[in-house]
Amino acid sequence: MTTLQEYLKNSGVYEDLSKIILLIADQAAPIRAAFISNQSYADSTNASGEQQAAMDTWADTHITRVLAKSGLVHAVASEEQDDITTFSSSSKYSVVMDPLDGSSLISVNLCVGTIVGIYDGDVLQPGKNLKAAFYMLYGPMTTLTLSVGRGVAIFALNSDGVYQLMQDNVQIPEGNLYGSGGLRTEWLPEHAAFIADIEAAGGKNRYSGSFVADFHQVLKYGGVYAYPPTTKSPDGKLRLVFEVNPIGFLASQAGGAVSNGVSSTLAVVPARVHQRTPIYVGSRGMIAAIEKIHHA
Ligand SMILES: O=P(O)(O)OC[C@H]1O[C@](O)(COP(=O)(O)O)[C@@H](O)[C@@H]1O
Ligand SMILES: [Mg+2]
Ligand SMILES: [Mg+2]
Repeated sequence: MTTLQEYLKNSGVYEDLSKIILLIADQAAPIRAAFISNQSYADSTNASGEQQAAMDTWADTHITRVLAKSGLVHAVASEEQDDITTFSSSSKYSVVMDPLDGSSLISVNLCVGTIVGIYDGDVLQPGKNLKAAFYMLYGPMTTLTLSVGRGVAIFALNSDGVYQLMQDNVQIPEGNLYGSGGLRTEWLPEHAAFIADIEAAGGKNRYSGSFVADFHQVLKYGGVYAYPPTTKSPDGKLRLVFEVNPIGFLASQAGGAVSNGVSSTLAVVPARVHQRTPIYVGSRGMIAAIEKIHHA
C-alpha cells in the first residue's frame, strides 16, 4: 500500500508543498463530520451573489483557520470570501479553493467535494502555473484526486485515517458521457449543436449538480462536463480561479483538456479573483469537437 505521504516523497515534492497538501487533505474528516449539523442555507450571499450554504461557510472558515495557524501559506483566495486573505508568513505558497463544491446537494446527501489549487507566488496566475491541484470527494468513500505536475493519482481514506493510493497515472479515456449546466432554453446555438451531436452518437446525460462529482465520473469514464455561456450568463457559472483552473489542470495532467469552448482556459491570466468562465472539460476528442464548432 502506498500512502499519500509516500507518493509525495517519491514524486520529489518539496517538503513545504507536501505539508500544505497533507494539511488540507486531513480536513476531509472534520468536514464530513460537520455535515450533520450544517444542513441549512444561510441568508448570506457570497461574492458571486449566490446564497451560501452553512457548509460553505463552515468549510471555508475551517480550512482558512487551519492554514492561518500553520504558517505554511501567505495567502488564500476562496470562493466564499470577497477578498484574498493574506497571512504574515514568509511562505512562497498561496492557496485557491472552493471549500464546498456542489452546495445545492448537501441537503439531499449527494456527492460534494472540496477543490484546491496551490501556487508558488500569488493567486492570480494562470492555471498552467499550478504546483498542485486536488479535490476531496465526499462520497461512499472519501477520495483525494491529486496532481503535482507528474500525472494524476487517486487516493482513498481508509479506516485508519490514512490516504492509500488506489490508482496512479490516471488517464481520461475517450467517452461520450456528458453533463451540462445551464437551462436548455438559454443555451447558445453552438452549445446546443455540441450536445445534439453527442446525443446523436448515443451519449448519455450524467449531470448531478456537483461539478466535482460530475468531473470525477468524466475522469474515470471519459466524456465531458460543461457549464456553457448562456443567453442570460455569457460567462457561464463556474469560477476560473477556484474551480476551472484546479480541475482543468488535473484534466490536462490526465491526458484530457479544458476549454472555454474556444481555447484552453489554463493560459488565461485572471483579472479578478471571482471572474467566471464558460467551461468544457474532459476527453480530448470532446474538447476538440466543441472548439471545432466555435472555429467553424
Ligand atoms: O444548479 P446548476 O445551475 O445546475 O449549477 C450546478 C453547478 O453549480 C455548482 O454547484 C457551483 O459550485 P458551488 O456549489 O461551489 O457554488 C457546481 O458544483 C455545479 O456543477
Ligand atoms: Mg463550486
Ligand atoms: Mg462552493
